[in-house]
Amino acid sequence: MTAQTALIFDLDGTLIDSAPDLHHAANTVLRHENLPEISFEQARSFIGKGAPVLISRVMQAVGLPEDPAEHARLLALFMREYDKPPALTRLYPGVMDALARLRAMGLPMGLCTNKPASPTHIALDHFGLAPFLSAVACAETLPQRKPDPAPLRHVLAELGTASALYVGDSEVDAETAQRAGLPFALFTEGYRHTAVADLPHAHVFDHFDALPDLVARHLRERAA
Ligand SMILES: O=C(O)COP(=O)(O)O
Repeated sequence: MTAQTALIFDLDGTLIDSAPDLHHAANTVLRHENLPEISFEQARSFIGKGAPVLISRVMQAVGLPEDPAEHARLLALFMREYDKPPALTRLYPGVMDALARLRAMGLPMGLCTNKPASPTHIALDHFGLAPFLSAVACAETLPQRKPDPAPLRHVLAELGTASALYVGDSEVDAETAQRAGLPFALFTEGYRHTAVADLPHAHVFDHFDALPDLVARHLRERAA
C-alpha cells in the first residue's frame, strides 16, 4: 500500500448525465406493458441505489403492487433496454480535461457505482473513460451496494493507496464516504434531493474545470 491519496468517482450524476437514458429505458418498458409513463423528474429522482431499486420506485409510481416475480420480470425488460450504447447520456462538461489533468498529477483513479456492470462498462468504453480508471466496482462486484461502505473500501484496496477522496453527487455517495471514513467531494449538478448545506462534504464544486485545483488543495491540506 502507498501513502498516496487516490480519487474515486461515482458514475451516474457525477461523470455522466445518464438520467435521459434511464428515463427512456423505464418508459420503453412501461409503454410495452401499457402502463402510464413516468416524468423525467421522477426518473431522475429514482437513480442512486441501482437498477432493482429504480424498478421498485417505478412500480410504486405507476401503482403496481410490490410483487417479487413481477419486479424480476420488469427488471429483466429494463435491463434489455439499459444494456445498449447510451444514446442520450452526456459527459458532464470538463470531465475529460479534468481526468487528464488529474492523471498528469499522478493520482490513481477508480470508480464506485451502483450501476450494473454491463451498462457501466458500455458507458466507460463509449466515453473513453475506461483508461483513466484502474479499479472499478459496479452493482454486482460485491454482495453489498452503496451506501454500504464495502464497495468503496474494495476500490480503495484495489488502488492500493492509504486514502482516497470520493467524488459523487448524491445522498447515497455522501453516506457511503462517511461510513467508509473517506472525505467526500460533492458535485452539485447531479441528482441529489438535499440542499448542499445538509449533505456532509469536505469539498464542493459545480464544474469539473474546478476539480484539479480542488484536489491539489485537498492534498496540500492533508500534507500540512
Ligand atoms: O444507477 C444508479 O442507480 C446509481 O449509479 P451511481 O452509483 O453511479 O450514481
